[in-house]
Amino acid sequence: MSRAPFLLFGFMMNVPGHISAGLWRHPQDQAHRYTELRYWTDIAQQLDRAGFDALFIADALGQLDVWQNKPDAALRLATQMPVNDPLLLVSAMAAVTQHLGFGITVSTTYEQPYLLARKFTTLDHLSNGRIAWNVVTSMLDSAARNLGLTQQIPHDERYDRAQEFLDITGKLWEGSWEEEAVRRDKQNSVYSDPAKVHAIKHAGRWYQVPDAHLSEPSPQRTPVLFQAGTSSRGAQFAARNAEVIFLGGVTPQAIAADIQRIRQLAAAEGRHAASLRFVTAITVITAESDEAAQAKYRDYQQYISEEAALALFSAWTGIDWSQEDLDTPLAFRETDACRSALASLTRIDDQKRWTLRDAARYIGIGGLHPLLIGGPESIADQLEQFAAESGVDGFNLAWAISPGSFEDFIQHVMPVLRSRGLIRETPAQAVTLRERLFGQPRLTADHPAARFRHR
Ligand SMILES: Cc1cc2nc3c(=O)[nH]c(=O)nc-3n(C[C@H](O)[C@H](O)[C@H](O)COP(=O)(O)O)c2cc1C
Repeated sequence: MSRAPFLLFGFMMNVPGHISAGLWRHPQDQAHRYTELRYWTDIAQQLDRAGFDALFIADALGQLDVWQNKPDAALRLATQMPVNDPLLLVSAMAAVTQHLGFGITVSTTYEQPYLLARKFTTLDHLSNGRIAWNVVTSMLDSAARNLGLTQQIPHDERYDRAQEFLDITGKLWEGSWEEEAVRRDKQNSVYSDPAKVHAIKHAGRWYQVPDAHLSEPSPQRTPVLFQAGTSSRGAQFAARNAEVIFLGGVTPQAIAADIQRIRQLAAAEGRHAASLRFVTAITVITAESDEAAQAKYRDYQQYISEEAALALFSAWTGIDWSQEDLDTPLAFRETDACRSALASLTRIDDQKRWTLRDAARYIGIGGLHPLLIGGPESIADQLEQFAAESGVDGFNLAWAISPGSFEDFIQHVMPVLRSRGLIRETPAQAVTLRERLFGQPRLTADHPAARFRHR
C-alpha cells in the first residue's frame, strides 16, 4: 500500500550540544559554530535544496542544573548549554531559502501573548508565510527562578495559562484585523481602515489584552501550530490547539497509543482527523552500506558521555538521578517537569523494566527518541516500517553530529525515499508552510481560533 510522503523536518537547537550527549567532541562535529550566522544559513540552504519541509528549533530557558543540583556537568559537557535564542536565527535563514518552513519553540510560560503574536507575525511576513510555532510550557525550575518566579508554576496550571495565551494570540491573529483592513490607499490617505481593525477586549484570569494586534495580517495569519508535551493535560491541550504534534517515545507501539489517545480527544473537541499531523524525532546513522553505517555508529559511540546523558535525563524528568544507583529500575513519578519524558521509558514495554543505566545508554545518541542505523535501503525500510507501526506522518531528524548527520541523510537516504514517493515534490512556486503541510493557507474552520474570525 502506498502512503503519503513523509513530513520531514530537521531538528536542531541553538546550541553546541543538543540531544546526543557528548558528541560535540567528535572531530567532524561543527556544532560549536552555532554562534556563526553562516552555520545556520548553510544548513537551511542544504535542507531547503534537499526538500525538507521545515527546520524545527527546540529551546530551553534555563540552565540544566537538576543533575547534582548544579549546572557544572551541563556546562562542562555542552549539555544544551550554552543556549542562544532560536527566533533571532530565522529571518536570515528565510532570506536565503525559498521553500523551507521554520518551526520555532517558544514557551507560553514566560512570554506575553501581545508581544509574541507580533514577533511571529513579523517573521511570517518576512518569510512569506513559512513560520510555525512549537507551543511548549517549559520544564525547568532554573527558568522559573530567573524569570520572576521562585519555582515553576505547577504542571497542569502551565497548560491552563497556555490555553488562555492561545485564546489571545488566536484573537489577535484571526480576529483583530479583517481581510480588507489594509487599504494602502495613497490617493485617499488611508493605510488601514480603522473600522476594520478591532480591539480584542481580552480580560481573562492571567492576561489583560484590550487592544488590537499591532501588526497587519501576515500570509498565514496564525503560524502553523506545533506542540510538544503528551502528559494527560498536554495531550488535551494538543488535541484542542495543535496542527502538528511532536511526540517523544522510543517504540512505535507507545507512539501509536499516544496518537490514538490524542486523536480521540481531538474528535471530542470537534476537530477533523485531517487537521492533525504527528511527527516524532529520530536520529539516523547512515552511510553507503549497512557495514559502513555500523562502523560509523561504533565510531560515534566512543564520544558518548554518560554524565551528559544523565544531565539531560535529569532536566527532562525533573529528578536528580545522581542520587540513585545506576541499576535502579525506573518507575513513573509525577513531577512538574516533562512527564512524558519519564513515561516514555517506564510505560514503554511490559516485558522489560528499564534501569537508569539503560536510560543513560539509550539517550547517548538521539535522546529519548529512536535511533536508526543502516545503509540507504535499510533506513528507508526502517522509516516506512516505523511510520506504518506508529501512525506518524513524518519525522523530525536529529543530528548525532552536525551538519554531518543531515549531509549523510541527504546524500544516502533521500534519493531512496524520493524514488519511493516518500518525499514531497517541491512546488514550482513557493507556498506557505500550512499550504505545504495541509494544502490550505489558513487554520481550518474546525480549529478553536477560527471562531474569532469576523464574518
Ligand atoms: C518531544 C518533546 C519535545 C519537547 N521540546 C521542548 C522544548 O524544546 N522546549 C521546552 O521548553 N519544552 C519542550 N518540551 C516539553 C514541553 O515544555 C511541555 O510543555 C512540558 O514540559 C510538559 O510536558 P508534558 O506534557 O509531557 O508533561 C518537549 C516535550 C516533548 C514530549
